[in-house]
Amino acid sequence: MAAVAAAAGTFARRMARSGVLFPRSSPQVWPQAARQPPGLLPAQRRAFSNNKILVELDTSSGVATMKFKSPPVNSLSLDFLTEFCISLEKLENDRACRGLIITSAIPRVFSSGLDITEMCGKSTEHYAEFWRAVQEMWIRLYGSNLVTVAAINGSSPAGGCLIALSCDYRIMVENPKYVIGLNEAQLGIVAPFWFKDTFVNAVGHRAAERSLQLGLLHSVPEAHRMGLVDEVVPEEKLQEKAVAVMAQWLALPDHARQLTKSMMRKTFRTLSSSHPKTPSRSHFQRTWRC
Ligand SMILES: CCCCCCCCCCC/C=C/C(=O)SCCNC(=O)CCNC(=O)[C@H](O)C(C)(C)COP(=O)(O)OP(=O)(O)OC[C@H]1O[C@@H](n2cnc3c(N)ncnc32)[C@H](O)[C@@H]1OP(=O)(O)O
Repeated sequence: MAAVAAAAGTFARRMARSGVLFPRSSPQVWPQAARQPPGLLPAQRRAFSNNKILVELDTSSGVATMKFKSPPVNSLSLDFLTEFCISLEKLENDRACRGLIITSAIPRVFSSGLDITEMCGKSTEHYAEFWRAVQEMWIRLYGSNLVTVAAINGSSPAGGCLIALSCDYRIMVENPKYVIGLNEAQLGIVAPFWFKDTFVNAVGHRAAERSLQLGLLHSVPEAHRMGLVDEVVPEEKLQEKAVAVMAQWLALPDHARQLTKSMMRKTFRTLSSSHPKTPSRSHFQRTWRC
């Protein structure tokens, strides 16, 4: 328990060093239109970057694009998760930002999911901090007030699929090599209940039951048929489609859309108000045999 508390403190300190407020307990309501401070020349584009993620915000449309750029496969390491939360928080605190498109700058992979090397041969404190960061990523993205669109331009297993599922809309590139799903059972592990719930919310109980028990990674057409992704496009149309979908969602008044989203996703507060028990060191060791 002390280790969990220490890890929570460490993660909070990482976030605090970035200048980001942490944690935010209740959803914020943003103005309906992107606004510029009076008297300033409008800067059309703002960008910030770290070694894992690149973010570009178009202040005229209010749409930011977040690109994962962590070779080789955008695995979700502690550093990646921390940078993700910092970047998302920065955008949420930026009054010019109303929507976020998440995509990958790495060819053929959206995200390979949790970084397996973070779950082997580390201290109890590290596991606790890592697990806390995984939960925080999901809480922040699933509960975000921004319109979130996943532009999935590569394979997206396990934690990568969770990121896509946490968005409001998923568009995937049609490519016979790409797969998406929660394959934890294939790895001999169990997707946590909040992974499972997010999956069920997208595809329904029966499809989720089969897919999760078999740890299936679905082809793009199959993922589309079952509702795991909302739309499928050729690679060269992905950006255009994501922008068009975003425009459709941003045409609504922010407050009505945000409150509706918050109502639909209210169960996430159960996790955000009481982080579930962090898996123990022995649990990780048994699971990954390390
Ligand atoms: C109550 C709670 C109980 C808790 C129990 C503990 C466990 C909790 C965790 C539960 C939830 C888990 C969620 C996860 O996300 S687990 C991770 C699952 N991910 C995968 O299974 C993906 C595996 N990777 C792939 O399928 C392919 O790599 C991919 C399709 C993504 C890309 O294929 P490609 O052919 O392009 O690349 P390679 O396979 O050659 O890989 C390149 C290098 O990248 C390394 N790699 C791949 N995936 C990962 C990863 N997830 N973490 C770290 N590293 C990864 C791979 O080893 C290659 O490295 P080398 O070049 O050094 O060999």
